Amino acid sequence: MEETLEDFMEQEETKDSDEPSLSPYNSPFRSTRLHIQRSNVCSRAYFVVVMVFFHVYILNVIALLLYVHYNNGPGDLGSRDGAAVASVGESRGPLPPPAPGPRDLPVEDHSPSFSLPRIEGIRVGHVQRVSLVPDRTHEMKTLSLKPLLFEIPGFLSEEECRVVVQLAQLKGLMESQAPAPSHGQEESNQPLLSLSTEEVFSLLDLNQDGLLQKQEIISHSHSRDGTWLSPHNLRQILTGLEDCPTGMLNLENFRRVYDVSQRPGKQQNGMVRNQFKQRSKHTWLYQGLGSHHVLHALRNRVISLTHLPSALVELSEPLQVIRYEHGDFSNAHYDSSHSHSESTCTHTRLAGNSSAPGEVSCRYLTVLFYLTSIKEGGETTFPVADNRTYDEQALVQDGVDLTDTQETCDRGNLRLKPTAGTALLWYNHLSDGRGWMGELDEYSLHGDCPARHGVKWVANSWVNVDPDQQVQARYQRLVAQRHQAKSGMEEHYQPLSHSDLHQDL
Ligand SMILES: O=C(O)CCC(=O)C(=O)O
Ligand SMILES: [Fe+2]
Repeated sequence: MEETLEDFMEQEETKDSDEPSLSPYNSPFRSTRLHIQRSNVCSRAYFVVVMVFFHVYILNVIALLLYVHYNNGPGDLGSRDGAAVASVGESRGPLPPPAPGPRDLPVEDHSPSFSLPRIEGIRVGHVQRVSLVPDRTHEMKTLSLKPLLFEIPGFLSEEECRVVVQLAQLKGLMESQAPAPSHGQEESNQPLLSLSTEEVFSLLDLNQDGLLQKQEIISHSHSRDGTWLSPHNLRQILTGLEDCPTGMLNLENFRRVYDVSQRPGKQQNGMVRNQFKQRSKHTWLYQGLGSHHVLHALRNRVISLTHLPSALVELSEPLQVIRYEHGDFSNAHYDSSHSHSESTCTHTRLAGNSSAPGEVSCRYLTVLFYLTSIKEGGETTFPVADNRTYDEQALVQDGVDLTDTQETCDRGNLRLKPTAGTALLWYNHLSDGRGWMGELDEYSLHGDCPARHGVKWVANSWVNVDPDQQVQARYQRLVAQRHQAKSGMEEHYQPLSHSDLHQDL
């Protein structure tokens, strides 16, 4: 039977009245005593309630801490003394199973709410500590915010640099893009494709209004895909356009100007201008299962550094290794492309719009490894890094073309000297504001200055992302299906060759 508080109080009062009073002031104190008794009972109940609340509170705090811990995942950047620390270790064996948490984008699951991780730059000069390999941390310094660019010294050991260079040599290197004439050799000054002047005019005339505006000419010049228009051609055409009273070129004017731009231009020092945008040799190294452990380890390190889902990094292009001999260079360019509805990304074209006429590189970020140090020249230049505004026209005004690294390397805003083992990481795209890849970051324009003393070796690790999240998801599903079909068919597991998916590489 349950005893109510009132019953209890009544009993207490009865007990009190039976007891002889010890005090002469019995009656005046009676009510006070009763009050004390009531208050004792209340205190006990109050204590129980407080304790219950206290425990619930403690449990809530513990639950909250566990939630925060597991949601950040062991590899996420966490703050320590103002420094962010990534703690995913490196494995030399096969890829460890991906850790659970939102970092991972399982091949089957592509919820539209998934966000692409992006490292915070904080401010130029800010240093964060990152854990990429067991037993040591690396420092990652913010070099610019536009583009978001970081430097990580010692990303590779000397031995690792040597191994990558040797693997590239064993594989064999090919000319990059177009064979460039060596110094002193007569340059052909022909576009890579043999196009008539009318065809060039039509290609440049983006809005097809029969007139060339300055903007139309400039917008053709800075993409790797449009390598046929050299800085020299560009400057000549722009000079012709500026001389034209209307500030525009019709086909007739253009014919005259283009003819002039096609003639070999002699520089003041008597050296012929090199119209090619790039001169170097390169090769591709597969980094998946079965590849050399150093290549495999490097890819895992990129996953740790970028916090991107391993599936995304694993399905990206292989490592590109480039060798620059004396005088080799690459003009300023973007590693990725503006997204257009008419073009599909090269890496997802299996899953993309097959009727799209164009195909472009879609590279969310670049991790560039310096494999050798170079005494003179060979710097990577970001001509407009952290400019207050980006003005394409300013790049080619007053006879100065900042995209022409052979001529104007020393004028760029940011120049980085190759040091063996150092890695640079930059984002080629902005965020779309919803956690996915947005517009091309025009400040990511970069090139490399001619190597002056010594041979320069670098490697590019590009992470491919389709600006259309659904297409990226479809692509990854498709790859997973092919992969399953393949492993079902074969007795022994054969890793899906990257060239199955990237026939152009
Ligand atoms: O070699 C460098 O410094 C830059 C290389 C580069 O930008 C590229 O290969 O896309
Ligand atoms: Fe590049």
